[in-house]
Amino acid sequence: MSIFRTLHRSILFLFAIVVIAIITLAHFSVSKIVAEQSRIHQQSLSPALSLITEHLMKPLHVSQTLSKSKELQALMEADTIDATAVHETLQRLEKEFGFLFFIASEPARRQYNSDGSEHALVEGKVNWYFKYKDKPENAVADIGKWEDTHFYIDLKIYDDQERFLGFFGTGKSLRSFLDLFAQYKQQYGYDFIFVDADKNITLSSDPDLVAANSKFHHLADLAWYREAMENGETSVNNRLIEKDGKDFLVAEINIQPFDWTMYLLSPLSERQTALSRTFIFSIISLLVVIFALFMLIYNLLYYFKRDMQRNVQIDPLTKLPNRNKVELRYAELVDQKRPIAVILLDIDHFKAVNDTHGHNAGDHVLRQVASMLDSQLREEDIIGRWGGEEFVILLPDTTPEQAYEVAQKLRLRLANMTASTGSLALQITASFGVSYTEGDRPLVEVLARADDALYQAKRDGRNQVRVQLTHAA
Ligand SMILES: Nc1nc2c(ncn2[C@@H]2O[C@H](COP(=O)(O)OP(=O)(O)OP(=O)(O)O)[C@@H](O)[C@H]2O)c(=O)[nH]1
Repeated sequence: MSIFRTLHRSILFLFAIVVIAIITLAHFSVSKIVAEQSRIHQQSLSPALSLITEHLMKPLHVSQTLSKSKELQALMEADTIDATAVHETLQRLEKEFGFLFFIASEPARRQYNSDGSEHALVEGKVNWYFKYKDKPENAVADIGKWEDTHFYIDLKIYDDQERFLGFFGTGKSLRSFLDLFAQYKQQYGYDFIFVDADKNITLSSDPDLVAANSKFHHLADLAWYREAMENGETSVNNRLIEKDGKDFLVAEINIQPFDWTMYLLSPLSERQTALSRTFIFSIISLLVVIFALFMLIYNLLYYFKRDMQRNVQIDPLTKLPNRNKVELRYAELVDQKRPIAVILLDIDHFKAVNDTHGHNAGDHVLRQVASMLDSQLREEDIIGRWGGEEFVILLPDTTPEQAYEVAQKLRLRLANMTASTGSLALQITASFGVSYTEGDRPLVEVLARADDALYQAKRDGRNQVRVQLTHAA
């Protein structure tokens, strides 16, 4: 297989690796962004859900459990309510569970609170009691007590004969919710709005929307809600809305036991920041990997090319520099303005070696000649295969006389060397032509002189050294 085909294949292979790496990374980046989007969504919902669980459902469940206790039933069933016992029980429960508790007794028409206060349940004055008393629901959530607005959970209590005994429940100051919402808003940036079944705003992180003095705000009072519901929509869940010049994503969560709905408004800018952070991180990782791969490929190609060039400049049979390499080395010496002696040598009657012993034996001999010649030269000398059974030697900083001596030495070594065909020993000789330049002549010109000298040596009977000088102009 040719070197170029190998190179071509390697480039294709590396290109395929890069493409696969980019596709894989792009896939992971997209997955990461989607995962991040889900995480942000989850993150926005989970605090809201824990808020509902901790501050609405827990009081409801605690009250529901307590409302079924024998102790409470006994207190509310009594013909005459024992106010002291009722207060003591409520106070104990408040201490134990951390909520305000109350009993609103139907027989006594009085409300007893765990803070020790009590008041009469008078129609026209205590509206909630008479409003819910006649409703079919057994559990309601309500906002009341206007001087210090509270969120209440009211549970109807009946005796064994299904006689209505009054309400038991728990209350929480709205102020404590506002503090809680403020904390959530600061931590997560979200706005909360709770509405009852009639879409009256019962709780909100916006203090201006919280009911005050029995006046509720309605969800439809809010421009963003009106706009979102304009085209006969029934829900604003997952809708993008604009409020105070900012974009928000709305989540709508139904709170079943109270028939309330919570609207969670999460600011898009925070989501965008978090998402773009993930996106930028993914893009940077992608670029780093692509850059690293690019550098890897670049270096691989660089070394491959260098290696290839080295191979291209080496004669495969003798492992000596080829013509190309010799020419390059000659040009370098000329650039350095060094005088150069050139020896061209040609093995005598080499055709006969091939013809008698075969081409392989000829190759074998060529390798031995190359190796012997190479071993006889200095480090800075350059020997190359010029073609066939012809070798060229560049001797930098060498006079023609010295070059002649070198050629003679090599000639004698060759003549005295016993070459092997692989199976047989044989004697060989070579003819030498020597030439010289001060370092300012093209190689072809110097070689032409050496070639002339070499053919003179051949003509003179072979196994000779002849010199033909090239003088600087
Ligand atoms: N085995 C082998 N033979 C080669 C190679 N390159 C050239 N030759 C042979 O070398 C021989 C050169 O023959 P000629 O140019 O006639 O010269 P010669 O027989 O050496 O005779 P003179 O040079 O006149 O002494 C040819 O037979 C070529 O085939 C090679 O790489 N391997």
